[in-house]
Amino acid sequence: MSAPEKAALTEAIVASGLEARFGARTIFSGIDVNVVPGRISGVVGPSGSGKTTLLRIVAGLAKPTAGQVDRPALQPAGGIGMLAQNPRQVCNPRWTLRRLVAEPATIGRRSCDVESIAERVGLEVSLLDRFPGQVSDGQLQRVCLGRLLVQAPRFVFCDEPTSMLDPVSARAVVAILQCLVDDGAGMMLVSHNRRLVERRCAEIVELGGSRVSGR
Ligand SMILES: Nc1ncnc2c1ncn2[C@@H]1O[C@H](COP(=O)(O)OP(=O)(O)OP(=O)(O)O)[C@@H](O)[C@H]1O
Repeated sequence: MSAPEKAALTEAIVASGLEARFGARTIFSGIDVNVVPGRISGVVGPSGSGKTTLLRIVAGLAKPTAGQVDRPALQPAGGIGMLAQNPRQVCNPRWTLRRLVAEPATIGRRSCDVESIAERVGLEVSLLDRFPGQVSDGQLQRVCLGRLLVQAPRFVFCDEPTSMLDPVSARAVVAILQCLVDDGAGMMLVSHNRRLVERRCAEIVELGGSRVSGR
């Protein structure tokens, strides 16, 4: 490994020898993955192979039954951001879109220009005073992206972020995620869309099979 590669890993989440077992069932074992600033690590595999479980372990939301995850020191508020498959499961239905987008700034007691964030993610400003039940899945996923831009996390964990969206919305979501990465975030992306993963990811973990590649 070259010196710059070693330096990049000191800022990365480095997971090695991960195993997940539920009861007597081993879902995966011996998985190594790095989430490196400015790069996307992809996770692919058939349904039930453990992609979400791996994402949750690397994000620190679940513990592996073996192996370890080393993370750089992170600020609690800006450290880790998540983008879920179904935005309705993570957006408070009683909050306006404006409040949802601004929440990370509210928590951090800072101001944010919600309207310019909305424009950046392609969300019509006229929708900002609506509630989640009054907009489409694609519009609500853009709200979640807006929240991520406000939060500006160092690491972003995305679980099938485009699978509920039409192709136009999906392309828009991917473009904004790529902007976060270009701005220096490290990203882990779970997707059934192998083409997307092969095109965007520097490293790919294939579950239900073998480790694939690093570039
Ligand atoms: N808390 C749990 N207790 C028991 N089994 C679990 C638990 N969480 C996940 N599993 C099982 O582990 C396996 C992997 O689940 P996971 O959701 O990680 O797969 P996945 O690859 O993300 O699937 P999909 O592509 O369908 O979303 C599944 O068989 C699931 O039923």
